[in-house]
Amino acid sequence: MFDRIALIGIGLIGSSLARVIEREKIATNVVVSTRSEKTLKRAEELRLGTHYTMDAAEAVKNADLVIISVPVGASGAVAAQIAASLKPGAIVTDVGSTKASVIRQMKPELPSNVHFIAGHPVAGTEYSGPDAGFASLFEGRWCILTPDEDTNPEALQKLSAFWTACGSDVQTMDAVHHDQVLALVSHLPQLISYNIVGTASDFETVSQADVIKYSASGFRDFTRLAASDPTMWRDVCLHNKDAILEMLARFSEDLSSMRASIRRGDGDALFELFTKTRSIRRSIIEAGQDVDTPNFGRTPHKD
Ligand SMILES: NC(=O)C1=CN([C@@H]2O[C@H](COP(=O)(O)OP(=O)(O)OC[C@H]3O[C@@H](n4cnc5c(N)ncnc54)[C@H](O)[C@@H]3O)[C@@H](O)[C@H]2O)C=CC1
Ligand SMILES: O=C(O)C(=O)Cc1ccc(O)cc1
Repeated sequence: MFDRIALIGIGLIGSSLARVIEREKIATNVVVSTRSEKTLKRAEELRLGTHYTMDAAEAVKNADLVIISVPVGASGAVAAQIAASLKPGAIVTDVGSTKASVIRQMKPELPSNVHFIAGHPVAGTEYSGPDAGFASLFEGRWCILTPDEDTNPEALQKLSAFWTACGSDVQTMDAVHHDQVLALVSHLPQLISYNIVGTASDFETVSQADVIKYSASGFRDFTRLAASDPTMWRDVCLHNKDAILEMLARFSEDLSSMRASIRRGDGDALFELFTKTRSIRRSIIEAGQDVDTPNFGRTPHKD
């Protein structure tokens, strides 16, 4: 599909891409680049690529596809670093969890003779680094691409075909819309997790031992998300600020209303809310997304 792919950043997402590119024979040459010597050495031990360099500009030379998999706050700096070395006609993309800010940072840095299309595979785990990746990460998961009015249709088609080969279902979306949707379904749950685990750790009358010993599966799910990479999530918060603040405001309002229902002893209001939310979960299951298996969130299975 491609002669040469450059992977800039080789953590969970970059290394999962490296593994699926190898498994599906998507490229002949895979150049791996990262800024830390230790990570690059580990990537080499894991045989994640065919070439390795700490110089991102060197890595992108002659690459047909360049995939930037770094925390979203670093996208602009990486784009500036590679700009002068990109091959004319190359496709440049990213995998960041926020899109409008990444486009704002990267687009002005890149030359007009390359095709830049931002993207986001909606697939991940709480682990990070090159050891954490696996080839099936993107299988049956959405990959959202956010082309704009300047996007070349052929380049978009090629990038879509790449993600399809990685196992994803591709959806195109406006970047601002992406950021609003993801603020609700991904960023807000992540922040609720940080908050609830933080609340539990600050509680004076409940010991840490009790928290661990009696934690029901609901709390354990929050601790999983709260174990995610702090740099990545700090950057998401700083780079999707408006949409996240809006979702947090709505969430706080609804939480206050629930609190008032409990204080007033308004069982009917509580029952009505809990019935409504239960039907939402059931409609997700009916849509083919089985929430009781590790495949939750994956797109419906197609025979
Ligand atoms: N972890 C997840 O579940 C998901 C993450 N993403 C997005 O993918 C991107 C990468 O995330 P992960 O692979 O999970 O992170 P990671 O922490 O596993 O790997 C990050 C990589 O970026 C490099 N890096 C870090 N800071 C850098 C900087 N300032 N300049 C240049 N390189 C730098 C690191 O050396 C490493 O190679 C992020 O933008 C994140 O928002 C998207 C979907 C899921
Ligand atoms: O581990 C989980 O449950 C996730 O939700 C992973 C994840 C994190 C960030 C993204 O932008 C997309 C997916």
